[in-house]
Amino acid sequence: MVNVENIEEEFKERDPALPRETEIKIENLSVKFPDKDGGEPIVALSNVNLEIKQGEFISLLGPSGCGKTTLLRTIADLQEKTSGTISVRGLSPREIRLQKKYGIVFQSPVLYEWRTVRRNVCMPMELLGMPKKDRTKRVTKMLELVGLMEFGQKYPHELSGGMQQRVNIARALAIRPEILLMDEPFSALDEFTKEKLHEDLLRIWQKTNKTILFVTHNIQEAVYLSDRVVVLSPHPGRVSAIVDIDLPRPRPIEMKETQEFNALVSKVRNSFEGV
Ligand SMILES: Nc1ncnc2c1ncn2[C@@H]1O[C@H](COP(=O)(O)OP(=O)(O)OP(=O)(O)O)[C@@H](O)[C@H]1O
Repeated sequence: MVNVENIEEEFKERDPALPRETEIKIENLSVKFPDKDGGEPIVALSNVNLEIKQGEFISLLGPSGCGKTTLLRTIADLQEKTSGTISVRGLSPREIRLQKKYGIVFQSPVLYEWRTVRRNVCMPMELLGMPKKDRTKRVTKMLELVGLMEFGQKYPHELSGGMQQRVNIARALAIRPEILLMDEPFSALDEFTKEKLHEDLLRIWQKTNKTILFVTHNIQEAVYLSDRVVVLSPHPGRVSAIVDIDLPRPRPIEMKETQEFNALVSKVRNSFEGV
């Protein structure tokens, strides 16, 4: 059950000096899909090994069809694996999903048109049977976090795409997930809105100390946001490189014009195989 008393604790920033626990461990993971025409199965992921630490910001980067979404969905327990293991805090993805430890944000915000912004953010807490007083307090906190305090009584169609995606993020965070899984959340947005949301997401991440797995096919976006970029290559989908992004934080937008940033972008680009 969500404990509203712990809201402040949730927003305590992590001490960077503390060692990080392993959050997600993936070993020899393969996922195959049957071929519709009865041919050889499609190998979406082949022998993926990856260890993610608590509080890390990891991007899964690669071209269309390399298995990014499949990897995210398998971790989220929305897709069956064919072989290998995934352990999340020592438990299975299913156990973690049932414990409501995942917050999921997809590319298009799936908002209820007939519900106000406040009531959209409230929805998962209602489903969990959280008392009204606690829900109200938490919705306010979440809207404050994503900068939408003035828009609580609006309906989704009255908001821009960027604002809708903020509501989506607030809703995903409402039930205090430990791990945020984001599948190309900003790819449909214009560059200006995307840059603003990048800054906001980093601020929220810093403040809430979540582990974030972020799917993208945009190299600059992955480098700007992440601690590490996991490069996936297609046919079959596999990890072809893991690049440490040792740029200091906080990262102002102007960092994208520095030599260090561009060197990392080139390093990531050069690590693709078979594209
Ligand atoms: N439900 C499915 N049934 C059959 N094949 C699938 C299914 N889902 C994914 N695939 C195949 O698995 C491979 C990986 O797909 P996936 O969607 O994970 O890639 P992706 O990197 O996320 O691509 P995109 O960037 O286009 O979303 C592709 O060849 C895709 O066609």
